[in-house]
Amino acid sequence: MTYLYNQPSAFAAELIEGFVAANADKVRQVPGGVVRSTRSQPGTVAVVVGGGSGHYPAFAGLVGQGMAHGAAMGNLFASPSAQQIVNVARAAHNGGGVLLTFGNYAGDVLHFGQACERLRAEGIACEVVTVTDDISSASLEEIEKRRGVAGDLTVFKVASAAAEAGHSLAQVAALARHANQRTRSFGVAFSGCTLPGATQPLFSIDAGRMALGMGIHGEPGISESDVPRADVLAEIFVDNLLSELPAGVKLQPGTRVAAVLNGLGSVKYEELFVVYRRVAQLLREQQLEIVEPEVGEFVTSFNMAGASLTLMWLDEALEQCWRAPANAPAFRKGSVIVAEPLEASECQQATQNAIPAASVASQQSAQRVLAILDAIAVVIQRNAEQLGRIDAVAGDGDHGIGMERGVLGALAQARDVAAQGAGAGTLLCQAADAWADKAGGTSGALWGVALTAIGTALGDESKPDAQRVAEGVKQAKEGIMHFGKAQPGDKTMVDVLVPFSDSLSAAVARGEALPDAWQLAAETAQAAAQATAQLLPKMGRARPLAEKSLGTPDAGAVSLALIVATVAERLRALQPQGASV
Ligand SMILES: Nc1ncnc2c1ncn2[C@@H]1O[C@H](COP(=O)(O)OP(=O)(O)O)[C@@H](O)[C@H]1O
Ligand SMILES: O=C(COP(=O)(O)O)[C@@H](O)CO
Repeated sequence: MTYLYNQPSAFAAELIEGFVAANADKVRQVPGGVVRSTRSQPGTVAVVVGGGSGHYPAFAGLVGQGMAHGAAMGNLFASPSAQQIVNVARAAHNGGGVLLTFGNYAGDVLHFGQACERLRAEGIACEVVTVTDDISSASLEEIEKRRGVAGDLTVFKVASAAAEAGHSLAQVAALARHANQRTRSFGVAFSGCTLPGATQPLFSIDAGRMALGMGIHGEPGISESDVPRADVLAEIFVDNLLSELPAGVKLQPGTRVAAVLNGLGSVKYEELFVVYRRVAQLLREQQLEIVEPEVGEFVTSFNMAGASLTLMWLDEALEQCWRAPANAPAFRKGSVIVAEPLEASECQQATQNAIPAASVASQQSAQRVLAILDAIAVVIQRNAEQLGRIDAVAGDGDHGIGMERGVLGALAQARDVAAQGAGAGTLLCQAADAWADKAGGTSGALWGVALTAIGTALGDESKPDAQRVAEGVKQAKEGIMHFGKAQPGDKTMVDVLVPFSDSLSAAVARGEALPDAWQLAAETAQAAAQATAQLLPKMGRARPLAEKSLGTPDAGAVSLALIVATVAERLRALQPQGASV
């Protein structure tokens, strides 16, 4: 249960305001998140972390001297957008390049990856390091698929200390990867979390039972048991982590290890200390040297009850970074020489994109595209709850609100640029950026890619004909498959997009007018979306809950089918006899 909130939709934005007001000596707000409010050494690497909100102190609480330089902050449990990340990275950049580091989640991977490309295109050197410490989320053979949980803390700390010490971007990235390779976590949960305004927990665990290996958004673990005594839980943690030592680490007297016992949201510090008492005994029984352990909350799962243990196996370089002083709102150690505050004026602002000139025909098309977007917004709002319910069966239940945020952002931007005389291509490209920016998450990134592809194909010159529209949809399909890496059969929106695009191209090639060709393709899409109910998910948040999702269609497939059906209706209404947009 969340007791204190105003509008649930404003929760993520309002918490940033309050967090910054309470920590102004260390952080300041920029579009997309926060950066340090103190001056960093010119020429040093900026470490930019980030992810969804709801995991405090990850990510904003870990920004400050000796820790990260900035944090991109998404909505609750949804990755920030590439635009947010770029804004934060620009503001944090000290001239030495940017390291982007975050937990391994599909939406984060897509948005941070795009942000990295954009920063490089602007001439800012950039590297990406994903954190994959959760040993229960995938086997050793698939170690790259593991989730990032409280290992975020150790990896961010090492990267940040290396940046503070003046290492080059390549060295900082190499140390961060090394820290990740030597960090392992194992967690348990006793109850689900309930997001602001929700009446039900996002997921639940039977009273008196414990989920072993559960993720920080309710992703399933590897097994369940009765809730044990504190000492037994400590033994479960230590046994699991000692059974999977990273390459190059030996369990021998004197081996040095950093230990982090992490509360996942609503377990008391006193309970954590009782558990840590036994964790420390067990590690010492193995004659391991525990270096500067941490007990507290570092990466939470909103108000989920649970805890995790993280071990980072140290060598000299990692130990030096782990022990270095830090002064962030939620993580302090040693004493830093307090840096000078930045002037308010020293903050880079996001720049507005100019509207390129467009032909009259393309401006008229832009008005029709705007009307179509308007209709899509109505349909998505009407179906948001149902899309959320479908997503909650095996995902995190936020598909409806994510799509709603995205389409409303896209519509507002489209209205704005249409009023400034944008052509259809520019209108769609700017709507695409706004969609990705406001929605965040996996589908936000992918809809951004799709609309950009269509907008680029339409351009701002001629009135788009059926061939051009079909080509744009084909490019959207290829773009989504390139970025998301899903194939038909993986139970994603790709299972609708591929038959939809193929059917549209075939009908256009046969000479059908656009409204008719689109209508045929939309019917194919509807059938394909329903058929995803029989598939097992292989991508995204739904993957670990594969069996549970049998019988339910994929949420992203259903929303795509709804959208193309709406476009079909609008095309018929807008142009009873026409053949173009
Ligand atoms: N790799 C991928 N490629 C294409 N579509 C994907 C991929 N991963 C997930 N999806 C789609 O995204 C939908 C989930 O979107 P959403 O709930 O907004 O994202 P998140 O899982 O980040 O919260 C899924 O139902 C699926 O259709
Ligand atoms: O949920 C998060 C990002 O995951 P998505 O892939 O966008 O669902 C976030 O809370 C962790 O950064």
